Amino acid sequence: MAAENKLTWDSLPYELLPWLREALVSNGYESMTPVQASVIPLFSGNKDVVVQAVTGSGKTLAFVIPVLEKICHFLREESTFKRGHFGALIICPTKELAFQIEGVINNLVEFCPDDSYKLKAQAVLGGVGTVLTDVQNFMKTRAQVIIATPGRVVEFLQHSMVKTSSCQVLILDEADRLLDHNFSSEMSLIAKILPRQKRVGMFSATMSAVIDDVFKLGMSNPVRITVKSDQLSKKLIPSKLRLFYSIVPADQKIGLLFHLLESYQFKRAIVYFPTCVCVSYFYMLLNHLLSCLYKQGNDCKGIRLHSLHGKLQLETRTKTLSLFSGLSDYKNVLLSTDVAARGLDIPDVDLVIQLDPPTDPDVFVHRCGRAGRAGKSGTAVVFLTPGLEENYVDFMSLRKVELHDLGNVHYDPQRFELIHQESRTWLLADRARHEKATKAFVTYIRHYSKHSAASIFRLSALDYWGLAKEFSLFRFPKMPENKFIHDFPEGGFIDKSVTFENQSYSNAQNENERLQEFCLSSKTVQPNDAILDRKARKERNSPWSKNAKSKVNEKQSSYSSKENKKKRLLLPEAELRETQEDWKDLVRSNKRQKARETTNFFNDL
Ligand SMILES: Nc1ncnc2c1ncn2[C@@H]1O[C@H](COP(=O)(O)OP(=O)(O)OP(=O)(O)O)[C@@H](O)[C@H]1O
Repeated sequence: MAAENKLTWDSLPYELLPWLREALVSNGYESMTPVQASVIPLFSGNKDVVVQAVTGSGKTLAFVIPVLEKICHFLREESTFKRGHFGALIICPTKELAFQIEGVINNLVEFCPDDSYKLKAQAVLGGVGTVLTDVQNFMKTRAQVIIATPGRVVEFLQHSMVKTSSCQVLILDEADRLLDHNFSSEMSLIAKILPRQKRVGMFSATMSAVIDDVFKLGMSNPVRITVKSDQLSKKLIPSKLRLFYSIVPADQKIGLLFHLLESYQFKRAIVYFPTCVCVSYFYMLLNHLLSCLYKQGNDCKGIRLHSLHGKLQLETRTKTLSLFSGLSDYKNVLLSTDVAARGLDIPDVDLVIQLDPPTDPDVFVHRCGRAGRAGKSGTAVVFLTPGLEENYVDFMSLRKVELHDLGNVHYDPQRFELIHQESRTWLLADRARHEKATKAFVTYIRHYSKHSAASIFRLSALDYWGLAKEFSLFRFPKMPENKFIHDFPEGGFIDKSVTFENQSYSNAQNENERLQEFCLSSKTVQPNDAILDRKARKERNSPWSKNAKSKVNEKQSSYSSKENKKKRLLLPEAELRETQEDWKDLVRSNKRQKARETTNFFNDL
């Protein structure tokens, strides 16, 4: 943390518990950060607080210190919490963040003298064991501080063995996220379950709409504390974090990404993708490209990729994060969804690259804030495609986030073409890869439709051809958005030289199944011809506008030319089914999405 204007722990208006002071100094926190200096006296002095302070400014300790102090004061008077009772509840949106807060607390409570009281924290997280195991652990450990994600904690608090009446403090870390519509029902329930007499603290780097919600959580006359990086310019971004944008056509994004990763000197970088499938697809593709480029003598030897998203097992996620943040001579690059956008404090992340801006402009601030933390320098770059997306710069400027032009980046266009060629060869080697690319593309389009700044991010203005090249697609999937694609190719085939029937799986079992299915359907397709022919004639004679509305006619729209209809009739059943597969995926993913949105939004990140 910057050394200027040191605010020592002794400058607090009261004396910290001696063991806590020692713990702080031993952990390297020799003085307070501005947010800690502003919050600790008020929150410890029984005021509710709503705190907005830039990313990496030390908000975690600003609530952890008062929480530990309150628990200690209680224990001093009562000597223990009754069985099933706890003293503080800290809620945060992701498991990674919960583990991080638990780590900060554990590092401090180690210094608590054994002969007085044993302080303990317990994480209660969705997707980890069951609520019953959480309760059993809690009864055993008798943890006084619970750190939880919103879904699981409701079940935990409602369990008959868990008593909430001693809870004195409620903390919402990343409060604006916790109070948005995804968690509103859980948060209202929690407010009802917990006792009215408690202190509430809300913390985040962005606090757009939170203030209206404070009363729902039973805050009484809260103090609003805002700590900006520079009080004069009212900057929402840490002072040593440089923000850039680069106007780059979609088909050149991967090339530019490689160029930046090779040419920038960094220790750790995070590259954000919009969806889980995009992360997992580009992780495979980029790893392949890295090895190709390395063989061709390019400067990418020292780059090591990692992938993180909410559909990975928790164990894998934890392992990935520890590999990414551990000691290493490599330039470590984490490809991630927004599961790593908020709160994560990974040492020495000095570069953040966003291939696309996030759907929520507040998340932009959080993503960038993974670099340039605690007074260190950092760089964040966002790619914007030419056209409407260029307006994002002014849009963010109105929100007091200033982006600067990265300027001309000198790269070799031949190299970009080489990257495309390599991607195509890699994709053609396995049918499963193209299927994955297609899924990633579909989820990308779905995600794009969710941008809150709808006037800037319009599906109708997307460069679908460029995007298809970015994803190395040979064929556009069947989607309603195809109506926006100019010169939509017959059957969606972008590259007519690729024969889809000949594209095989590298996995022998999958390939055998495909071939068997193909043979079977080739034999049985004859009797269906008459039916298909009748259907096609009927569809041909009905107006297109009507056709476009129904799912049946969705199938037809990409075969609208006479020639293609013929082609469709000639396709075996398996191939016909495949043309509809993307649509089915889409419907399935929509259903899952709805279900997820009502349960736990963050599992999808
Ligand atoms: N008093 C202090 N002295 C030195 N370093 C500190 C101090 N307080 C916090 N830090 C360090 O600053 C970094 C950022 O802290 P923290 O994660 O709490 O930031 P934050 O404000 O919660 O960020 P975000 O908004 O991204 O969640 C951490 O590495 C932490 O160890």
